[in-house]
Amino acid sequence: MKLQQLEIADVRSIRQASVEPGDGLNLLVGGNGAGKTSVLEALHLLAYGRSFRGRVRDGLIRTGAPALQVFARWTEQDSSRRRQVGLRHAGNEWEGRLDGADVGQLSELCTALAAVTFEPGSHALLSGGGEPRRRLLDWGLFHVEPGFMPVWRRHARALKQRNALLKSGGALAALDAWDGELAAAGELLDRHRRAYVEALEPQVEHWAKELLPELGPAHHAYVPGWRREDLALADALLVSRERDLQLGYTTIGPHRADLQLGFAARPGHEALSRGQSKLAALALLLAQAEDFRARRGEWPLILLDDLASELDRQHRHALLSALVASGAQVFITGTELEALALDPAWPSTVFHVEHGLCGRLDSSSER
Ligand SMILES: Nc1ncnc2c1ncn2[C@@H]1O[C@H](COP(=O)(O)OP(=O)(O)OP(=O)(O)O)[C@@H](O)[C@H]1O
Repeated sequence: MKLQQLEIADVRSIRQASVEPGDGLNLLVGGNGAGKTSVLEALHLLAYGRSFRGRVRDGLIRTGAPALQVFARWTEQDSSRRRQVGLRHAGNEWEGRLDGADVGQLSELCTALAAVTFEPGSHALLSGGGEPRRRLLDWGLFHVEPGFMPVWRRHARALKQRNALLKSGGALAALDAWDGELAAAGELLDRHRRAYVEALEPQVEHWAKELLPELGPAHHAYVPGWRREDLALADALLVSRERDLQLGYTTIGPHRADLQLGFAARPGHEALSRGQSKLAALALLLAQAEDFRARRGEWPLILLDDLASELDRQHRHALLSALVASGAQVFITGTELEALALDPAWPSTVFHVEHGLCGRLDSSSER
């Protein structure tokens, strides 16, 4: 996926910006508060329908503007098909266009443009609760498994209905029916996720070795959210029904699933440092990006926010040389170009960001 044009209007301090990215590394450089992260946020919004810094209505729209607008254009690598997406978001309502036609659901835009984002909050992928890891798995499946979204929706609906019944102390017959539906959808969801985690194994090993060789071989495993080795989900739901009725929500199942990542040199519960957690999170994200490339024939966009303050020089160099070799299109923010310690041979385009304006400085061939 190689973005050729990005237009941003009224995102945080950006009144209007037009960016024509280069094919390799795109470096967004500028002082603190200049608006660099906002450019990545705008791209992330097109790819995920939300920001990585909170809800759209909590500050993403420039103060005083009625709505933000983002537009992106690119050419698909395998088919040479030209694609474009546009989004106007007013906080509570939005309008989206995909290839010139209106879309009814934000997820239609997100299917078209894929991006993997590494930002200061990404360490939560390793150090926080299971939700970001489930989201990571589901994002990958959403893009590489056409049949996944209906299963995900079916499961989410059944869980919502069962929880509503549990909360209201609902009729047992109705609970039986929703247990059946939740178990059927949950088993399917579990199967998709398990197969996906298994398929990711070589990529996780590869990126962990690339970024964290000092921790030894990486291993990861899918944790299903109930004792699947002992019980089918339908039986597990029945067993936990009494407790679920008391608590008013479903305590077991794929909505409690998790992904565990460990390293040979850190057995047991020895904690990773904060920097190692970030690198491990990055390894997971890039493993997913590489799996996307293997199945879809092109890389998603790689967005790396504030890279110089997230990774030390050695890890940064390892990451960037691997990304340059991969051929992915990468967007990196930083306060100083020198701090990124780029190799002059790497194809790169520099944009200077100032007061919410984004101007192209030069490309590596001109430097
Ligand atoms: N809703 C808003 N309307 C106008 N300006 C905003 C809004 N929200 C944030 N800002 C301003 O936009 C800028 C946000 O910029 P952003 O976080 O993208 O900067 P940055 O270049 O990544 O900075 P840093 O290097 O400090 O991380 C800040 O100056 C902030 O005060």
